[in-house]
Amino acid sequence: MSDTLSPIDQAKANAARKAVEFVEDGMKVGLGTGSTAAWMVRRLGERVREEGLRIVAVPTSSRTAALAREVGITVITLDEAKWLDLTIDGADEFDAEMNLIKGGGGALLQEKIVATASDQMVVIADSAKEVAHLGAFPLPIEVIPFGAEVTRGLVEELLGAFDVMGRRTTVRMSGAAPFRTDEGNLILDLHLGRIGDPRQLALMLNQVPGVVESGLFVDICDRVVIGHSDGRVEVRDIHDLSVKVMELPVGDTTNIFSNIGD
Ligand SMILES: O=C[C@H](O)[C@H](O)[C@H](O)COP(=O)(O)O
Repeated sequence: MSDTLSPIDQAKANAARKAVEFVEDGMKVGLGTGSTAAWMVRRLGERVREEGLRIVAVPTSSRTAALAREVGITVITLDEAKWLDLTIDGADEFDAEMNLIKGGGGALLQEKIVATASDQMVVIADSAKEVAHLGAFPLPIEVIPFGAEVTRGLVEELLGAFDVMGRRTTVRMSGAAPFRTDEGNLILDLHLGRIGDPRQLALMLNQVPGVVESGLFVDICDRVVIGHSDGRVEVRDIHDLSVKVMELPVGDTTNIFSNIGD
């Protein structure tokens, strides 16, 4: 790895490198979008070129598709793939339950479709992305351009009744013009501060006409690979988290497992 990388890029690259180890010959792989995912795509390309790894991949944005082709990965559509073995993607925030905020790069819609159509979603992130509560990073939602100001008003009204600290929304810009997603839609960024109940908020936002999808990913991520700037890489699995939850003492649990093996 180059010495000229910033600590944060080093952390992202380390996480990406580790996650690419999970890719096996013959797999159909979803490729995320963003700066961390770009490290992953480049590393996967190396494995294809140098080890002869045979995979096909479904990118989550035009940017990722271009990069994947450039590094020698065979790109197919999601409909051609039908289902994926594994998707590896970045995130803007993740919490202890592996709920995510995504969409900082505006690719949340394709990312959510692709991750949902995968046996496993692995998130790669530098350690700064871990939070106790989601929401410090503005939550992106994708809205169709028709009636976008009305949709925005409905979303703000909804937020007023919800368990969030803020309710300010901004239309994402790209220079002087509104940012457009690959589908030609707009992104509203919701400045919430702290999201008390991500699951409920995700459900409510999807009820607003005009909202195509939110960047809240709940119950989608299976594993998080966290890169630290000192070179350490940590892998957390959702199944290990479930075990931890089961171990929490509730009332008298003295012999909860006492029958096992009797
Ligand atoms: O739309 C973009 C994606 O959700 C990205 O995966 C997310 O914004 C993280 O990007 P980065 O790895 O550049 O921090």
